[in-house]
Amino acid sequence: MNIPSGNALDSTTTNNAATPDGPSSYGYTAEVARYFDDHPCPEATGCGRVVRVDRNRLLVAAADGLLHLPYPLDGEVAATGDWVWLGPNRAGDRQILAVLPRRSELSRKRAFEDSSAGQVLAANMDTVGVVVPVDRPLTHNRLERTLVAAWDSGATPLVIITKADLAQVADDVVGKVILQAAGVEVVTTSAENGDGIDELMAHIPPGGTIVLLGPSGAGKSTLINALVGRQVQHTGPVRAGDFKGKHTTTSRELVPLANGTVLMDTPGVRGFGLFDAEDGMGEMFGDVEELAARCRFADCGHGNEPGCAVREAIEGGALTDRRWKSYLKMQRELAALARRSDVAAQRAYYREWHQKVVSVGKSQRWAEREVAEKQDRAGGKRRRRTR
Ligand SMILES: Nc1nc2c(ncn2[C@@H]2O[C@H](COP(=O)(O)OP(=O)(O)OP(=O)(O)O)[C@@H](O)[C@H]2O)c(=O)[nH]1
Ligand SMILES: [Zn+2]
Repeated sequence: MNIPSGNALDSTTTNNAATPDGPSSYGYTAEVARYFDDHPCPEATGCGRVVRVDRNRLLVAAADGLLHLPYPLDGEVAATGDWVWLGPNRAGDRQILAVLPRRSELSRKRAFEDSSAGQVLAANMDTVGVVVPVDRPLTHNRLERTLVAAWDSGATPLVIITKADLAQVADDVVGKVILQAAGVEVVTTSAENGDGIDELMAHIPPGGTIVLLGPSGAGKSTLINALVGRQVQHTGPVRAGDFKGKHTTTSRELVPLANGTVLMDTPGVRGFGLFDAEDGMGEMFGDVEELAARCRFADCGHGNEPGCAVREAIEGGALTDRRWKSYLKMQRELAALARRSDVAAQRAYYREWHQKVVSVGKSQRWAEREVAEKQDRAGGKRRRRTR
């Protein structure tokens, strides 16, 4: 049976998937619906998203609410954020029939093992927020390494500066962050006084999923609480399988926000970049660059050219399609950023963020800059996102 996408998430429900705990609260957008259409599962009666992975079971948002379901039968590994097809098993109980291919993933690559054997920590994030606090000096290369890990995941990185209310130490750090961020978008926030929170939300695509990475004490929990507000305490009743009588309370790792954004609060993922992204850009995608260098033509577009080592590697399974796409995405975005980062633009960019940070301080300077900023805004001179 085929599920018409977008309007009927589960044929067992006549209600149009409006359950607060249904997939539509967990990032099920029109785009995701198309993605399900592209990966049909004939036996499926509905779809869902993995909200949390437990030792024995998965918490899944289905059209009729949150369910505890066993792991997929065929041994497929599911991760928080996965999109799944649901349907009855032989006994008639609801079961995960298939896990859709991930469009992005963070995986912990194990030493001495094939990298494909890495443990997937989070799936299908749109934005990876790289959290940088201003209350400590930037560690050499850490930001770059974390950004590369973010690019490698297939999602789009966003640098989130935290604790900008500590203005006396902020200026220096923000300037360095902007330089190290190599043009990746930067937002400056303070959970303390609420500055920059709306702007941060505006950087996440509608219905998009964001995960935060950063060192201990960077302010991730505080930021999450600011984003979630009261909702973080909210936990709904959960049914085990289809046994409607069984109710348990649970915490979630995917947290739906009121505006449709999904926050991924996965403890195992938080410090991720710090342990896994030991290497710089070249190292991280070194294998891909090596492959590209082996193509017969130096200017190979990796399309239909004869002797294309990249295409061969993808077809032979040595290079995953997702990883190749991540690489292309990073190249594309960095190229676009390089185009706009002539010296003048860089200075303006720096000045704007510098001003922002100063403006969240509580000094006389703050008052003056705030006025200047407001005038700028009124003049329509604010930098606009280019995407
Ligand atoms: N001044 C100021 N302090 C903040 C802000 N955000 C967080 N802090 C403080 O920074 C400290 C660490 O914040 P957390 O949110 O616990 O940091 P974390 O990144 O979640 O840390 P881990 O849980 O160890 O990963 C706490 O003492 C917070 O009160 C902020 O916007 N301004
Ligand atoms: Zn090629």
